[in-house]
Amino acid sequence: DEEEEEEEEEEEDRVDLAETSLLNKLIRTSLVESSHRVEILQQDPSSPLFSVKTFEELPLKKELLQGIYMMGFNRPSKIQETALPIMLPLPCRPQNLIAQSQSGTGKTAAFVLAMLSRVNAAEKYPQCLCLAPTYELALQIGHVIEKIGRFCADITVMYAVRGNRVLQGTTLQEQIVIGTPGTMLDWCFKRRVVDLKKINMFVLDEADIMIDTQGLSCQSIRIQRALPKGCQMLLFSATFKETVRAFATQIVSNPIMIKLREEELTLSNIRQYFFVCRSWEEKYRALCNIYGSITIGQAMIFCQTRRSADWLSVEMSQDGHQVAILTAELTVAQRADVIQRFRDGKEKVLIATNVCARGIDVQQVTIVVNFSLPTNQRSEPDFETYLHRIGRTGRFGKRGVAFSMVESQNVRLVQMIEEHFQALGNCDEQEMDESRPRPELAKGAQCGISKG
Ligand SMILES: Nc1ncnc2c1ncn2[C@@H]1O[C@H](COP(=O)(O)OP(=O)(O)OP(=O)(O)O)[C@@H](O)[C@H]1O
Repeated sequence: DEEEEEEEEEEEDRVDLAETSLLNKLIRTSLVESSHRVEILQQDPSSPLFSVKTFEELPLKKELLQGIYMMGFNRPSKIQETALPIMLPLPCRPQNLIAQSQSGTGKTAAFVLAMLSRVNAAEKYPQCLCLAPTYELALQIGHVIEKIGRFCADITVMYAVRGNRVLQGTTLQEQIVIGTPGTMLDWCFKRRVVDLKKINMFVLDEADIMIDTQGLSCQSIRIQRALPKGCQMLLFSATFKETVRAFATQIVSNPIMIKLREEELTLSNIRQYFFVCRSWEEKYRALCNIYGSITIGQAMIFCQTRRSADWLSVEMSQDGHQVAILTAELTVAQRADVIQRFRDGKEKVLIATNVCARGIDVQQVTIVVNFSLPTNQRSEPDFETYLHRIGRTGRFGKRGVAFSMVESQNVRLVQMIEEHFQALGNCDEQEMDESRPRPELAKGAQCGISKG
């Protein structure tokens, strides 16, 4: 039984990248701030590249400029400044592109503009293909096409996604086809409703998620292989680990590569406090003791499992504390709703499992509580998750505070975390100094503070 329980807990902690991406799209209201410069790598470094500061400098149709302004975009984002001049030139000189930048920096809008610019609206057959890892993500891109392209009356979009049936042998009239690799493959090779020879732009979005999901990358490669030689290939990814790099170079030949490095999180302006406790109950009492203080700002409390998150939320609610809870049990739409309420300040405390530790942008969090320290399967600290959880409180020059509850038998985790981040020079030594006065907040807590 115990084994089963453990398995179940592991299952709960798995992050679904496609869901996280969708959630971010649902809750995002503006561009993600990024302080990093764009790096450009090209085969021939002597060939000139330029970047634009305004949309008017680009060869965009007036209908598209109108669409952009209706979206409320005043100027191109960092990635758009560089990517658009590469993607937009005339079809006789198509340049392949691989672009990496974190989620929310404006990649979708960039390739949507490229597709809408490339199609010949007078011709009624598919000219641009776009692949996304899931049904929902494909629909999201479609919505952006429809919004930015709302003044391009003659351009239409078709969705190659499950449930959308087409008759074998018919030819699609839509100029842009967007879908998931499996259905697209079926439409192109089995039903033959898309003539791949006539495609002149191929966009592959969220390449890192494709690779993470079995089969999608192979299906994408099969489609790409059947495209004509002059077809422009554009590949986008939020991350660029080795597997993504290998996949990208298989799909895209002679690319210009642009990268917007992810903002580096640091712990130097975050105060970290560790509470040593013997049980969940003791952790809970410690939490109640600091509750008044954590609700001065907005706090996120991270639990290792859904079970502990549920337990904590019930306990806190029964004690009259108002908390919201975010776990993988909720649908993406429900999660988006919870996050929105938290953002609007309707709830001050959000209890979350690992599913939302990463990638979700809730900027106003000032206090993070680790109800359990994040650990990996070998029961060592998961440094990266620790950094991501608490690093987000101290962004853009803000000061943050993090409280971590540690079981007595796990005090060594605290030492390991301390050593790890000090070795990286990522942490202000003073913050970890035991001789610092103990925080008022912890007085009366029935647990010790191992580090102040
Ligand atoms: N130039 C711009 N000016 C203002 N807002 C923009 C601009 N470009 C995009 N946005 C907005 O910023 C948000 C993020 O853009 P977008 O979805 O294109 O990012 P992304 O990098 O594709 O993210 P993801 O990797 O999650 O797909 C969206 O709400 C979009 O409407």
